[in-house]
Amino acid sequence: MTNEPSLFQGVSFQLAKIGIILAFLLGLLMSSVQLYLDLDNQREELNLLFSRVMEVATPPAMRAVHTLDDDLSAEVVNGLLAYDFVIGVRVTDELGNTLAEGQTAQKPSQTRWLTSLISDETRELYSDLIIPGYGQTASGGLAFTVDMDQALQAFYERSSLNLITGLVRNAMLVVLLFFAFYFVVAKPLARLSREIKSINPEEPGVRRLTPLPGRHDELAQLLDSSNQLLNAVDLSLAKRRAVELALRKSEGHLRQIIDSLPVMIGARDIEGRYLFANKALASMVGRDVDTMRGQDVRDLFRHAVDDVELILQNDQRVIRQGIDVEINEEAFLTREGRKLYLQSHVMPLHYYDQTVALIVSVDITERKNAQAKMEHMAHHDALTNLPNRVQLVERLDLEIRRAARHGYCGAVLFIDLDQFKNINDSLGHPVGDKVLKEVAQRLVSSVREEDLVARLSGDEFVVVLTVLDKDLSTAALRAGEISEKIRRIISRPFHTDSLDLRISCSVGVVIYPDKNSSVHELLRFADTAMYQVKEKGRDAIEFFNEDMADKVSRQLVMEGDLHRALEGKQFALHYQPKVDMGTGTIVGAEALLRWHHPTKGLISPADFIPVLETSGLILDVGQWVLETACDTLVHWQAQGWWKPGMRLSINISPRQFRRAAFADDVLRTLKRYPIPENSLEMEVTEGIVIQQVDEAIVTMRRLAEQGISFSLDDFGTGYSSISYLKQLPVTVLKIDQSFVRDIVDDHNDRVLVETIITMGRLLDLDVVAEGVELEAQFDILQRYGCHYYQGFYFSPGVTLSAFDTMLAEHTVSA
Ligand SMILES: Nc1nc2c(ncn2[C@@H]2O[C@@H]3COP(=O)(O)O[C@H]4[C@@H](O)[C@H](n5cnc6c(=O)[nH]c(N)nc65)O[C@@H]4COP(=O)(O)O[C@H]3[C@H]2O)c(=O)[nH]1
Repeated sequence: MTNEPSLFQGVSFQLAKIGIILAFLLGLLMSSVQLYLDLDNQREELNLLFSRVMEVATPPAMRAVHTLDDDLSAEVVNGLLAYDFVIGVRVTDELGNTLAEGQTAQKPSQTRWLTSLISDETRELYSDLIIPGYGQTASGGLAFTVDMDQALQAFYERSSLNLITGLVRNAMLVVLLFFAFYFVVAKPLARLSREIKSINPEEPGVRRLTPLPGRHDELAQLLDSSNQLLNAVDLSLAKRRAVELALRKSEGHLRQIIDSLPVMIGARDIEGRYLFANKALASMVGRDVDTMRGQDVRDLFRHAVDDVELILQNDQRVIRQGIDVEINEEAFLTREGRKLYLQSHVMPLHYYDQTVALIVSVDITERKNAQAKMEHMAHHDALTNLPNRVQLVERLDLEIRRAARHGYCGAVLFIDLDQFKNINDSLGHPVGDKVLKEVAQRLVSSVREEDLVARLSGDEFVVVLTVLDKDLSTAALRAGEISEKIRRIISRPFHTDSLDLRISCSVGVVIYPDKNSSVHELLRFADTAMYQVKEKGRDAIEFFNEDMADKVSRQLVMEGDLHRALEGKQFALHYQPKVDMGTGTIVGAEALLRWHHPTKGLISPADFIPVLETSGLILDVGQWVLETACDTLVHWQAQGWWKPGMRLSINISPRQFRRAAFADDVLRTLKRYPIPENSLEMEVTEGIVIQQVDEAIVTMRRLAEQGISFSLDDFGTGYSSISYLKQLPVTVLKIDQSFVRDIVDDHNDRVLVETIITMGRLLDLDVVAEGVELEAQFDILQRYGCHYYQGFYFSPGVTLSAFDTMLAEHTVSA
């Protein structure tokens, strides 16, 4: 910023200076011309003067010459010397002799140097003296010398006066001009400059330049224009501020939005430097938003990603080729050492004067972890963390193919804990779970790492022994040894909080690869072998053999046939009456499934129900049984044979009952059939309810609310305990026919049956005895106070038409 100029720097002084120089030069020029002209005039005037002086002096001089009068001559000389400028005079006769002469000294003068420049210093004048009447011959002569400096004195005086007055005039003019300029231009200009200087450029509209009153000149115009300019600038500044404010606001909003987004947003230039980053991105790399600008991705990500150069290459590709790049997954290590997984979209962005890479990243860690967890859960058993059936099938499939390719044998061990239910029932599920976990650990520790231990369900485990031997019998031998080792390890006592438990296991073994058997076939073979152990009395090892293979293949064939049975209407329901022991009246019936095989004839439910169970077909067939039973009930009521209090029971299999939608499906079906109230009963085995008592109670209660009653089938064969029996909404206990069969001869069975009947009474439950074939059996049961019975003694299960007849007759006789 320049300071205010001093008086000598001011425009007025500058102008005055220029004025003086110009006036001086101009004065000099004008004076020179004037002097020159004056000098010319002066010369002419001097010539004239000298002529006149000569004319005046000539007559006396002639007289003096004529008379040769010396005195007169001297008078003439003296007369001429009286002139200032005459410094020498001489009068001569006709012979040239001096009659008189005189001289004066040159006066001292300061202008002599000047005179010598413009003229001769002295000038000689001479005139012949011719006396009239004496011819033309001169009688003498008059001469005088002029001092030109003296002659020019008047000229000098006049000229110097002119020069001085000219200079004074010019000087005065300059001074006046100086003041005029100062007041008219310089002062207002200085004020203008001061006022302009005092204007705040941020607020140009606050102050205005003071106008010059009464003036309409250029300066006033300049002030006016300046004020107008200030107004315009102020207005445009205000507009700009408003726009900036709006911009800042919208930028702030945008920033807020970008910062509040759960995604990470950032932009990098081609060198990998951050131009901006939102909050999520900054906090991920442990910075704040402001310090992210200018950070190099190499510095930020060096320890966070595997290959930071890859990120740069990607950016460069996006920027140079103008393409979008999707990075589905990239791992990132935070400063705290947390591993994140990001999914990023990199796209080109025109940012000011360059193209940069805009990166939008989503944290997919949770999704990825959830996926991994789900994957783990899908392949692992939640309780023991062992691989589950899904993983077993996948791995076993791989193992079988590998074994076939490399020509070696492995083995599949199907392990089922013996009477594990007892532990669950008597000691509770937490203890049962502990045992299962311990079993899992023992199994894992008793095989090699490359072997596989999986939990199928409940108390079923499978061990795959890989790479046993190239020779089948050696492999079998080794599989037997390992199985034996497992059996022994499992049978070691389990230490729980209060007691030591012992549990045995049944192991079924199958060697693979075997005749191109699939995974499912192999598992089924091992399962079959394991069942063989169970049938023989548990706690042993059994190898799958040809007989078992036959049984399995028969089952497979049956499964195929059963698939077609429902469509082929090969199923039918038979009905076995339930009879009141006291009155002998029919109080209901049990619906029994029959399968009329097109070639093999009638097949026993005992044979095909397990196949329906394992294949899952029981769900469709069970639904068919329910619908057919409902049809029958509607039919009997329509015939008037069905009396209040009578019940038709259907058997419900474990797989049917455990389905989550079981109750819903049943209730939906019942809505379609107008069956008599409280006429339907469901027979469930203890095994069904005992495994998941709480869920079973919920299902049973929902159905009981809709008038369906429940009977516990095969009662006495399981682990019936009064405690859970009290909780279950069961109204009937059915004594298993195996106890009834020997009731006459076997004291133990009699005691058991009597206990069941007493238990039923105490719990206010009806007791039905199954499989009553003989009068003796009937009598004993009647004596013990059993309420109802079923059995060949009264009638086996019969067709619907046969039962119709029975009901009709019964109704008539009643
Ligand atoms: N020795 C002898 N046997 C008698 C006597 N009275 C009845 N039985 C037979 O004993 C079985 C009684 O049925 P369960 O215990 O529920 O046992 C049934 C039941 O568990 C199952 N079952 C039958 N029908 C169905 C069904 O519709 N669904 C389901 N899930 N299972 C069914 O098949 C099992 C066998 O059924 P069935 O072969 O019909 O055999 C029936 C019946 O015919 C008798 O005095 N002496």
